[in-house]
Amino acid sequence: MTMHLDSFMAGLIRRNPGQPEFHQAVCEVAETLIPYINAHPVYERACILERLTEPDRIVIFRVCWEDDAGNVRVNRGYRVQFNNAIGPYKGGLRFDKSVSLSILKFLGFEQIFKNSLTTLPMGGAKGGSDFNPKGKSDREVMRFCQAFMSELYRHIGKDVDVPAGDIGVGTREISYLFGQYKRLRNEFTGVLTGKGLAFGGSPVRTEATGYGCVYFAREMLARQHEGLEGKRCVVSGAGNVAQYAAQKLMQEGAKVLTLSDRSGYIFEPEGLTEEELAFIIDLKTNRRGDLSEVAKEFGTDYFPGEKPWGVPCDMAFPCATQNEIEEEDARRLLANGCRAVVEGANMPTTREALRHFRAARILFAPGKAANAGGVAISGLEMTQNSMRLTWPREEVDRQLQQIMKRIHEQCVAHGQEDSWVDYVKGANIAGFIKVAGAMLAYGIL
Ligand SMILES: NC(=O)C1=CN([C@@H]2O[C@H](COP(=O)(O)OP(=O)(O)OC[C@H]3O[C@@H](n4cnc5c(N)ncnc54)[C@H](O)[C@@H]3O)[C@@H](O)[C@H]2O)C=CC1
Ligand SMILES: O=C(O)CCC(=O)C(=O)O
Repeated sequence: MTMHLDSFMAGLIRRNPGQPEFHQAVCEVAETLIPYINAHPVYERACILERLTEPDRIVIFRVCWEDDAGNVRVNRGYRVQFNNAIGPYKGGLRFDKSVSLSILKFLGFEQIFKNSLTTLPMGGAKGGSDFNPKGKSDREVMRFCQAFMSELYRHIGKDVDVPAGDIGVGTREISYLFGQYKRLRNEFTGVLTGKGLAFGGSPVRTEATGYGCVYFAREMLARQHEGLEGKRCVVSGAGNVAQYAAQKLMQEGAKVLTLSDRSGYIFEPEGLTEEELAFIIDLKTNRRGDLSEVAKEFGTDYFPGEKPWGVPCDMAFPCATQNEIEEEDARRLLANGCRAVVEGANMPTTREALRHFRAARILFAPGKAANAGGVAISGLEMTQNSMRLTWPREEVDRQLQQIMKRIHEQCVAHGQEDSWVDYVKGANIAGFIKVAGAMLAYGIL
């Protein structure tokens, strides 16, 4: 029997009402996978795509904690364990007021393909809470993290499910979470990644997602006999991914024209300086302020309430959040000469915007390939924890570059279309083959 996108999506939407982000992520994958599945009926006979779009399980729980004023606060916690066909569940935790089941299911679903692309043995998962760390004291964040882990610890383990950070969850939060797990289980194991270097963290994990994006961009450009030197880059976000994408771009001789946050964007026509970037990293990681402070400190142009996509550039690196590049933004980027979009964030491009980029046949790197460097180094953190040793920074960075090169090769192998590479199709098919092969081998589960 032949699979059809419309009827497949109609069934998925019927079974998962009110989950637009999840529908969007599945549709993007199904669009490119269904022709492949129709050419390989073994997958269709075993209902692999239907099974892949149904999470193994979802845990939803109450998180009750006390704020500094002594008020009782209640949030909702989640862990979506999507698929463990090729390894323990693996994926970040997001703490943000916008967190919903739809968002975590889209992220968990994408994580299956991303983790497969890394070539490391990791299944796909995601979790988090509608807790918003912004404006909370360290002690409040600590109490929230301890309460969150007091339930989550039952469902995770070093060989079961290994969470990490994502939006709103950095080294501070991972440390509180790890401390509480260690206390509850009375064991010191690699149950979380992104840990501090003093207690089992890996060198380069902090930088890995941003650096990996730039390594991927370098591979794409190299196929066209080009380099990053002198490229004008518009970067969105100012958090973990954006900071280290910007740092590596600058090291490679590119100009980082912008960074952004929820308050607006900063614009530096000749490219951010190292001094500005160091200020931003400290501002965002330690002082947790917004980008208007960069304007005050350095006189940098600052556009409150706006996104950076109207700034003329050669390359765009969306590194903030989902659906931040909308149709009109895509039109402006293309009209202004942008020739490559490299997704540091997960699904930052809406379906309409993506259609424009693909029609224009520019270089377009989907997040599940371009931002896989973070989870790849998480995978290597798990390896180091199992071996009870820590590799030197140079060794981890060398492996990161190699992994990004291999991901790029897989995308080209499955996405080459005459003279253009469809990286979306390439990433989806390459990620699928390994997971689907394992699922077939296990029989009907
Ligand atoms: N941290 C990691 O290792 C990985 C993160 N990602 C993805 O990268 C993106 C950024 O994550 P991180 O840098 O880790 O988070 P973060 O919390 O360190 O930074 C997020 C940044 O995005 C901005 N932002 C968030 N929501 C926004 C909105 N609605 N409008 C405008 N700006 C917004 C914030 O102001 C902040 O600058 C997310 O999509 C995440 O899923 C993907 C792979 C790995
Ligand atoms: O490092 C990890 O386990 C997960 C990183 C992540 O959340 C992602 O790749 O989106």
